[in-house]
Amino acid sequence: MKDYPLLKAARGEKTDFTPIWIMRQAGRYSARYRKIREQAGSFMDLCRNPKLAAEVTLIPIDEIGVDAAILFSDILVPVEKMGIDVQFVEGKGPVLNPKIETVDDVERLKIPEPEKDLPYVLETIQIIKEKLTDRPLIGFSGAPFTLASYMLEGGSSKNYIAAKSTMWNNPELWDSLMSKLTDTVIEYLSAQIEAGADIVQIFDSWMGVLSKEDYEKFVFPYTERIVNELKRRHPETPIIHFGVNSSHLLEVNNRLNVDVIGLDWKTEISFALERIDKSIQGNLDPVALFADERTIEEKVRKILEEGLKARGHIFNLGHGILPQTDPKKAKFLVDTVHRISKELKG
Ligand SMILES: Cc1c2[nH]c(c1CCC(=O)O)Cc1[nH]c(c(CCC(=O)O)c1C)Cc1[nH]c(c(CCC(=O)O)c1C)Cc1[nH]c(c(C)c1CCC(=O)O)C2
Repeated sequence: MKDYPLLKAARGEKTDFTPIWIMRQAGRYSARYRKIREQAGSFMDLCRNPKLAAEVTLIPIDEIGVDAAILFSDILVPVEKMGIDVQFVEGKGPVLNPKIETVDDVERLKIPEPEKDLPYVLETIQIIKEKLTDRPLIGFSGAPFTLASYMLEGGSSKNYIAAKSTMWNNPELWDSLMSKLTDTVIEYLSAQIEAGADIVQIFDSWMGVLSKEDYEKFVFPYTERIVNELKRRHPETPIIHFGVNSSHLLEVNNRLNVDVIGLDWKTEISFALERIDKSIQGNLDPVALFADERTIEEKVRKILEEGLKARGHIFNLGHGILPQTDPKKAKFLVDTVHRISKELKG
């Protein structure tokens, strides 16, 4: 088994320092990213270009010194291969066409075969793995609920009216869509692991919009099936589960056979540790990177001290790094996490 600190922390083994990576670490805050993104054409073109996607994946290793790379792609990349057009519209986010409205629409959706339909993702992983020899690579997928919400709403949403009403009013449509997404995610993450991903993160970013009761009934069983099947096929590969605004779901998600639970910045670590016994990931407010260095240091120290009480701790922001962030502050964060955690553990 590989002993990179980030994998050890995921498994709950002792490390000399707290490993850190940052959600959206290869994103628009980096000038190098913006330049390559311009060369590539659209954002989806960049996701489909293994050479450039691999190059972008490795930027934050070099630029800010994080302890893992995360595959450069998007949760909507496999959705496109299910048969739905996905465009990223400036200032609006993703736009999906056509929306899913009927059982027939779901019938028409394909379960992508990664080797055949998403070869560029697997090729990107292979290129990264040739170059990245001293740190792990994180693979990822959206979870069925978050993907279903984009497919039913046709894009980002504020109130999730289409997603929730389908869930309540049309159980047949809901189950067929969620089941197809579940199979899609299992095959997609398995293929990423087989291509070389050392650990995977399941993004159920928007699960927190559901009540505990609805989450348990309409969403949890599908995610549980994904996790159990991945653990059956790839028992050595740690799994991280993450969503924002979901502290009311911690007890439920603790029943998943995952290794790590990601926390957003509003969830106090002590609150989480009363409810879960997994390793934790998080959870600095992304906006804290706009504070002065002394404030960042104070916040980091507090999170690291609390994190020592967890089975294992991977430092991260509580959600993605914002495009306006100064890359120097991101580097300062990584250095500060390394320095203070060594001091606390030393
Ligand atoms: C919900 C979600 C999406 N995508 C993703 C999620 C789950 C994480 C979360 O909760 O934020 C996941 C994602 N998206 C991206 C990654 C790459 C890896 C990483 O660096 O973390 C990952 C892991 C790149 C990206 N995904 C996107 C960008 C920006 C695209 C650009 O270059 O213009 C990047 C770097 C686009 C994206 N992709 C998505 C949205 C809503 C947007 C638009 C956001 C915006 O325009 O501000 C869907």
